[in-house]
Amino acid sequence: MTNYTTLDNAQALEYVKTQTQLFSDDANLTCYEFGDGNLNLVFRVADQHHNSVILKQALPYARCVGESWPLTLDRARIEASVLIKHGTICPDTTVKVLHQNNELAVTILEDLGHMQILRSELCEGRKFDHLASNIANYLAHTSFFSSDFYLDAQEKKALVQEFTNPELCAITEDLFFDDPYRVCSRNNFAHGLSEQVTKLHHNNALKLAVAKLKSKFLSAPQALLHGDIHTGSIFVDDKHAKVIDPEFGFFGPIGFDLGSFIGNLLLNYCAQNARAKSLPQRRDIHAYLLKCIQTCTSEFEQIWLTLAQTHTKDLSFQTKGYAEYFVKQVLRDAFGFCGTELIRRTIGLAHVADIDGIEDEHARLNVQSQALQLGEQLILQAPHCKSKEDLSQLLLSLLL
Ligand SMILES: Nc1ncnc2c1ncn2[C@@H]1O[C@H](COP(=O)(O)OP(=O)(O)O)[C@@H](O)[C@H]1O
Ligand SMILES: CSC[C@H]1O[C@H](OP(=O)(O)O)[C@H](O)[C@@H]1O
Repeated sequence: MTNYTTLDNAQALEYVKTQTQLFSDDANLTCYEFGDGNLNLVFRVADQHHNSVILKQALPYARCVGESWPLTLDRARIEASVLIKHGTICPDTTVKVLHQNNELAVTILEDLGHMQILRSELCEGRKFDHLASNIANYLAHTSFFSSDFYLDAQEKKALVQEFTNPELCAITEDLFFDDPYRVCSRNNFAHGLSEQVTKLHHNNALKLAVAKLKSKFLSAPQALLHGDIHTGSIFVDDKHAKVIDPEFGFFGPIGFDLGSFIGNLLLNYCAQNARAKSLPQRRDIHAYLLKCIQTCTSEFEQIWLTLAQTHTKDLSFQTKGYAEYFVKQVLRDAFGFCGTELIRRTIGLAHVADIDGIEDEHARLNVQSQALQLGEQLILQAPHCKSKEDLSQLLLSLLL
């Protein structure tokens, strides 16, 4: 931690002014901090002409908990490096890195302030036709081109080392796979859910399925993941989607990212039971979210198989049928991981605004209860699905 110091507004401004050439010398800069995430500081630095950049700085602890939860500054290096790697593969879907300083855990990013955070938009019932395709394309390309299908084995192993992210992975291991399934002080749920949560703690079949997912998360370095792709890590406008915040990035199971994304669409789906202003509006947004999940899943599969057919370098993986076998397992994993996201966002430490923002307590409890049941059934049943059609049928049957 040699030269590290936490920046305030004035220091962030000074840093941009003196350490970068992002603005002209006569620029009249202003700066304010406006981060609302769980972990880091986020500053906006702007000049008198409304040109602006984002300076993100990691704190030596988790912002949402405080200094009692120390956290590695190396996450800033990981985040910037994942953005750069994914940005070379999918420049249109990844926020641009303008400057990186690992010692200060500072990254300067293009300002996406002209776009909106997807979670808030979905909460308002807004829909984006391009979303599912954009994200499917991003997830398929970034995972294929960082996988053993494409990379030489030596090159891949060097990357696995570069992107080793043990502290942030430990958070996911705890929050996704351990805490929700036992009594734990980090868990956070209303008294009204206690009976359901106690049943969940005693459901051995569920815990067994979760153990299998955890094992996959721990020991399947299939591709360089975003690691935390939820609807709060995606900016959208009418035409584009841009991904931010991959500080949990590491080489892990490909289905984890797809599952996290789908899981957040489903959290919104459950929340709409209380949020939508009328029955037709609820039906409309439900239909949209389901379509998004189906499109994202099928386009992900289709793009992956096309890339595998045209770009697989590994001789053994070129064998007829292997790519199909591999992707089927990725989709099964995705729906299982999706179930763990639903459960951990409902009773674990970190919730989502889609559900926590529901004012009526009774309505909120019903939504939470639905999210828990949906998560449980996806975890239990996804491993038995043989195709994406089976997974889609499973989801439909659970949402009826
Ligand atoms: N490139 C960006 N452009 C505009 N706003 C951003 C950008 N990156 C982050 N933000 C804002 O800062 C908030 C927190 O950023 P995020 O990367 O999610 O932080 P954390 O790592 O703490 O979760 C986002 O919800 C968004 O409002
Ligand atoms: C103590 S970290 C909790 C939670 O926060 C992260 O989300 P974000 O940084 O995007 O707000 C991640 O999902 C972690 O699981």
